[in-house]
Amino acid sequence: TSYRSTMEDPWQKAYDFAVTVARKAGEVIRKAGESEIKVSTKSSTVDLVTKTDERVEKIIIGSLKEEFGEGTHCFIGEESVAKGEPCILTHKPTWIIDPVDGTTNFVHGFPFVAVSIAFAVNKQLEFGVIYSCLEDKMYKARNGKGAYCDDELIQVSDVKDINKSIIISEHGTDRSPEKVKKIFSTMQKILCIPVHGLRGSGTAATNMCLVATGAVEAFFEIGIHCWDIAAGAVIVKEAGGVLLDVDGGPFDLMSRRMVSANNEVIARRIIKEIEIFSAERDDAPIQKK
Ligand SMILES: Nc1ncnc2c1ncn2[C@@H]1O[C@H](CO)[C@@H](O)[C@H]1OP(=O)(O)O
Ligand SMILES: [Mg+2]
Repeated sequence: TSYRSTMEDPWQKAYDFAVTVARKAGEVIRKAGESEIKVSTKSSTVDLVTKTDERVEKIIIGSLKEEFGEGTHCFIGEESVAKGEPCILTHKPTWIIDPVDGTTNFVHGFPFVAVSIAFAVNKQLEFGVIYSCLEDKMYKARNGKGAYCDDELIQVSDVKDINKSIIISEHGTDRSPEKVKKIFSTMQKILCIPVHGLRGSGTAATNMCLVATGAVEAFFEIGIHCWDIAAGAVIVKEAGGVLLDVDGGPFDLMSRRMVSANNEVIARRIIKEIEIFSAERDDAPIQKK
């Protein structure tokens, strides 16, 4: 089935609502950061989760269900998937949510924490909203309608020379020596191209906003999940950027691999250096998840 609305602009209301919900969620996170944070771990001792992650996801999904009904819309949320909910993108209208992107930052008081909310219909991303809640910056983009930060149009950098670029990547939560070795080997090769610098904010969502505003030229990572990058994908694309797979093929939201960049020249130059390692797809049949 194909989901279409007869209304002139079917998803405008959903988009506006997502912005309101993201702001509300960010306020909850900001307040929670002021008191003691109790930390638990998920897949490993460095994969952190807090009561705030779970609480904020419940607030977001609860608000969306109340507004749009439970039956017609689907929800993929980081903490719901961690509890065993499916992570499969169908043609139905689907919300893809990371309540607290940058949980490690949140726990440590490192000042980049984002709420990421994306919406897909017929497996196509329709809009994305990222609220960088400690900086109080609202990033948003709708398919075909441009990308904004606090209602100002944003655009990727026009740098085509890799030697004049700043590149972002992260280290992930997997500490197996062979993966860490590949991550650092890739970073070393990129640093020595040479580029102006390597950076990382600790949140994939914020990293993508940094590509979208032109503060950096590219962000790539293997191991991220669909909820880390779904909203950012729309924002980067609408800011004039490109999304590719780490092997140079088309971007696949569920593949846990992504290169986002200001243009294809920069993206393909980075791709030449990336040492790929395996990451199980987000939509792989459920076993341990
Ligand atoms: N296994 C993994 N490998 C790489 N990045 C991951 C990851 N799990 C989560 N991330 C996300 O990547 C960024 C840091 O590497 C964060 O946005 C983090 O999201 P999180 O804070 O919501 O867990
Ligand atoms: Mg995340």
